[in-house]
Amino acid sequence: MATPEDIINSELESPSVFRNKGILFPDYIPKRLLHREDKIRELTIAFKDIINDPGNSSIRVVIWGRTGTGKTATTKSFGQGFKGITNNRGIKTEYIHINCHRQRTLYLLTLEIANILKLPIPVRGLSSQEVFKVIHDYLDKRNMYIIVTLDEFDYLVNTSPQEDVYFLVRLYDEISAAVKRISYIFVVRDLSTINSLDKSIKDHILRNIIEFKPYSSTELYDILQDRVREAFNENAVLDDAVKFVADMNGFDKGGSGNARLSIETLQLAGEIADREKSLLVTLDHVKLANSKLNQEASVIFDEIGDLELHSLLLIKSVSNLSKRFRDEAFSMGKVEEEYQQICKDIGEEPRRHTQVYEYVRRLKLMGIFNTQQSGRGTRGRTTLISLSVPLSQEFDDYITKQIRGKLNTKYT
Ligand SMILES: Nc1ncnc2c1ncn2[C@@H]1O[C@H](COP(=O)(O)OP(=O)(O)OP(=O)(O)O)[C@@H](O)[C@H]1O
Repeated sequence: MATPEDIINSELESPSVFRNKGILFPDYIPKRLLHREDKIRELTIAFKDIINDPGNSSIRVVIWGRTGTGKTATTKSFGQGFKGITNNRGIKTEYIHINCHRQRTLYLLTLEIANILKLPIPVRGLSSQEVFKVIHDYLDKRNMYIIVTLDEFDYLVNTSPQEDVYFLVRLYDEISAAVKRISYIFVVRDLSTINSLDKSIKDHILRNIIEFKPYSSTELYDILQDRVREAFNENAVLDDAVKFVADMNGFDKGGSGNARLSIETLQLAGEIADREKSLLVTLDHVKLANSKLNQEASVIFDEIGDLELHSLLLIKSVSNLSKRFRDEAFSMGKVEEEYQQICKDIGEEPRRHTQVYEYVRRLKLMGIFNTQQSGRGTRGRTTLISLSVPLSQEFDDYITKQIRGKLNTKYT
């Protein structure tokens, strides 16, 4: 009988389809960004004045597009490339990429900028505005420029006080500076986030807008093949397997156009092949990987098709809140508030509280909502509601489509 050590050794020695799996991980930035060359060009044109006329203006660009369309990868690649080239031309530039979901407040993101610049900031006592001033003085002293990307800017807009967003965006109205050293790239999933801002803020950012469209199947095919060459052994992935993933996800073929999901499917297919001790990743492996990734969602999708309008509106409410706040669970009160707002927007009479509670209970029984009691806080216990499937653009689109369908049949 084999000992655990024997089993471990034999598994460790068994061959793998992967040459370098890390190349498939979500934070890996590939050397080339196929089908985003024009976006890098557009960004260069927008930021050209940092080289041609440094300090004269603070440049602002908004990038928007669905999840997995390469916004993060492209801004990071552009930023690093632009920094290298400007520095070679004798203009000191730093690129700073901030994820607003990770650095959740103006204060935290300001500290992060200081941190990346290796600028010591006293732990206590300074406001965000003061830290910004310290940063600016430091840049002045070194005759330096920074491009700050605020990734997932939607999150900051939806969770921070308007005056914080206002301060960031209208920086040069708030701090006086002869030379403008800070420029921004705002990355959002949804342009309506920016449109929801106060006009005075909006006008400051909406001049340069770059849209990242979801990828088509041929674009995804090229992107995937490029990764396959580096991540897998030569000829380990069959061409029709790659084609299948590209077709499933291509926007033109009804998919979400999401490169991350496509790469994840290939990675899982490779892991399945390894488990089966297969030296090839075949069509069956990608099909299995694809259905595993979609399984949970598809069961729920089926059930949702049968729901009546107000249950759908409640799902939409939780989905909206999850998108806006990136949190998972929301109090009954908050969900009801969002639900009432949606009802108002579409001219529907909202159901009463007891009825809403009943819908929530049923959605929970169907496995669409999870509910739990909050801990005992100052305001007492409340029911927290979350979606039981990971929130995706497809899910949200599907709910919206179902709601539209119900409204159409109701009024025709
Ligand atoms: N054109 C491309 N070429 C190669 N890889 C790409 C390309 N576009 C996206 N990817 C890869 O797909 C994954 C998702 O891309 P990225 O994180 O940049 O998307 P995103 O638009 O920022 O998504 P989110 O809105 O969810 O943050 C990453 O692994 C990235 O390297």
